[in-house]
Formats: sequence, C-alpha cells, structure tokens
Amino acid sequence: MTETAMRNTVTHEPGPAVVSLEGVSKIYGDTVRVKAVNQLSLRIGAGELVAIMGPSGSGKSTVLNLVAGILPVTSGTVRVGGQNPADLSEEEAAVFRRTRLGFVFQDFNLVDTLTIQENIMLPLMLAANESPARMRRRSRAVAEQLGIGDVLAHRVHEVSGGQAQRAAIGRAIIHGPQLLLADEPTGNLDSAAAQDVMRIFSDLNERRGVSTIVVTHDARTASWCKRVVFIKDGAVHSELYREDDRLAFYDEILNVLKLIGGEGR
Ligand SMILES: Nc1ncnc2c1ncn2[C@@H]1O[C@H](COP(=O)(O)OP(=O)(O)OP(=O)(O)O)[C@@H](O)[C@H]1O
Repeated sequence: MTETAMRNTVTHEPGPAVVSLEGVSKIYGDTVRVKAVNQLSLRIGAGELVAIMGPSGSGKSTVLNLVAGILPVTSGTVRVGGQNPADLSEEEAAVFRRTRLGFVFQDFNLVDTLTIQENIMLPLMLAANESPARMRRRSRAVAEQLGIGDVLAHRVHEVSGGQAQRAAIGRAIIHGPQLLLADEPTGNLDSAAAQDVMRIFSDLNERRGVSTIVVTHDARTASWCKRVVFIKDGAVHSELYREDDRLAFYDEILNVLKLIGGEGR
C-alpha cells in the first residue's frame, strides 16, 4: 500500500476541534535528550473516536500526556476544548483535568479499598457538589448502562478484569467529560473482554457523542475506532478512516502496521 493510499482522501468533516496540536515537540531530559514528539500536528474533531497506533517508543503515550496537560510541551501549541493547558496554573490544570477529561488506563487504576460503586462515584465525591443519594443514583445508572450493576458492592479484587475496566470507564464518564483519553485500555484484557470494552467506547461515542482518543498496540481494538492515526518517530506517519466494514478496516490497519512496525497482535 502506498502512503497516498493510506491517507484516505474521502471527505470527513469532524465537528469543531476538541483537540488540536500544532507543531508540537517534546524533548525529555537535559543531559541525555530524547525527542519523543517531533513537530506533530493533529486535529481531532468533537465527537470523533480515534485510535493512535505506532511502534513501541514512537511517542503515543507522550502525545496522550501532552493532550491531558500532564506533561508540558517543549515547543508548539496544544489546545483542548479551545483551552491551552500551558495557560493554566497547576491548580487550574488539575481542576480542568478532573472536570473536563476522563481517563482510562491499561491497569484500571481503581482504588482497591473502595467498592466498585465508590470507585465510579469518585469524581463526584471530589467535586463535592452533589448529595450522597444523588451520587449513588447516578453511579448506579452508569454501572447499569455498562453492564456492571450487579457488582456495585464488590471490591476491586472481587470482579473480573473486564468488569474492573468497565468500572474504570464508569468513573471516567460519570462527570460528563468533554474528552475521554484511554491508554491501552484493552492491554490487560482477554479478547472477549477487550471487545466488550471497545463496544462500550463505540456506544458512548455513537449514542452520546463522547470524543475519545484510544492509544493501542492492538489492531482489533483500533478497528472499533472511526479513524486511526499512525505515529512513527514522534510524528504523524499516516491515517486511515473506517468505512462501514470493521473487519476490512482491521486488515487495512494490519497492513499499515506491517509497513511501519508495531505489533498488531
Ligand atoms: N520520562 C521519560 N524520560 C525520558 N525518556 C522518555 C520518558 N518517557 C518516554 N521516554 C522516551 O520517549 C520516547 C517515546 O515514549 P512513549 O512512551 O511516548 O512511546 P510509546 O509509543 O507510548 O511507547 P510504548 O508503545 O512502548 O508504550 C521513547 O523513546 C521513550 O523511551
């Protein structure tokens, strides 16, 4: 496949940008310098479900952390919902992340000592502007939507990996974030649980228009997204847009991964 063919030219018109990166570079270290992201520009429209793929060390997680405002850029501009995280104080940035973004991680990052329901309620508890009864009602509704209404009273070690990740998704969406950021959300799951999790992201995106970025090594996971951005050496290498057929998209993704390296699993 040629690079021109990979950069699908069908007209896609995403909504207003929820994320835009312009000429963004990130260099780690002072003495030993690692250029993890190199003049990268990327626009993600509101309501998009996008995967970021690329070989190990290509800069995927760094890009996600730059979008989240967890890492400062070395140069260039990042905007999330029109806001440049660099313009915010540390405290404002923390509030921005807590109220406007939702995070999902490979290892779930649930609090072991809390129940599944308490984990899902956590962002509401931190915001401290809702009554306990309302927080419980909202967390139950989210859990039922995600198919884990029956394990709300369980501790984290009493649920499966797939249920734990669904709880983490519940925690990520309960406050109605503008943008969901997921770093290898299916990396610790078996194939069936991974498909369930991606079906949930896809449903949230289609029914509720939740803008989502998923970093993944896994072509099957990426095939649930509508667009895949391939990163190599810290810059955008190519992109694919999904038409209707998810399995055909999966094959197209594997072909690009063969070309640029990356597992595909
Ligand atoms: N805190 C850090 N300090 C120094 N170098 C770092 C740091 N974090 C990442 N790097 C380097 O930056 C480059 C990009 O790393 P990053 O984790 O963003 O890549 P990735 O594509 O997410 O990799 P993987 O798929 O293996 O998770 C790599 O060369 C990595 O070694």
